Amino acid sequence: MLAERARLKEQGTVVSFTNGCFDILHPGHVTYLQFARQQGDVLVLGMNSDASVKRNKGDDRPIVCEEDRASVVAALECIDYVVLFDEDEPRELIAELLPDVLVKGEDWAHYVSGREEVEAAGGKVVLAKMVEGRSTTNVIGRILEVYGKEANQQG
Ligand SMILES: Nc1ncnc2c1ncn2[C@@H]1O[C@H](COP(=O)(O)OP(=O)(O)OP(=O)(O)O)[C@@H](O)[C@H]1O
Ligand SMILES: O=P(O)(O)O[C@@H]1O[C@H]([C@H](O)CO)[C@@H](O)[C@H](O)[C@@H]1O
Repeated sequence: MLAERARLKEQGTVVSFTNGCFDILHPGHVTYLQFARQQGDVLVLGMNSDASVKRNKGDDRPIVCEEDRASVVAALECIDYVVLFDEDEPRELIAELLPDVLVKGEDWAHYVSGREEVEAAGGKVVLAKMVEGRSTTNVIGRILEVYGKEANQQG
């Protein structure tokens, strides 16, 4: 990816970057990723590894393994590259890639990992609006509501 980054820079391609777990994909993710792609010419997605998701979201997560999460998001037209990272946060990856634009959802307005590195290199941070009521937690909750009830009834 670093060699590709250098090639893109050589070409003057504006590289947008965002990151996340993207466990069970939902419309909020899609809107967000489309927005992130619109901030540049290509979009690099930094995706938390399974071990990183566990440390960030708890031992029961992720529901979907990293290979499957990566292949699902990679199929989105707005995604040009997917890079897995194993650390708790993407700061090291961002410091190496130095995207021109770092996009994060407004839910992270309080702390954008990699902000200092990107801004020091002349890039910018852009916050994406949240799509109301959409989250992986909500999807999991709905599944439990429907199938959890059936499981209890079967005893
Ligand atoms: N409803 C939403 N609208 C816009 N962006 C979103 C929405 N939900 C998540 N995102 C963004 O997608 C990225 C990945 O978030 P994540 O995979 O944690 O989704 P999530 O739905 O919040 O998951 P969970 O419910 O498990 O915390 C983050 O940058 C986050 O800002
Ligand atoms: O999918 P999430 O939990 O919204 O993504 C997290 O974003 C964190 C954010 O970049 C901190 O500024 C990051 O540290 C964490 O590793 C997840 O990617």
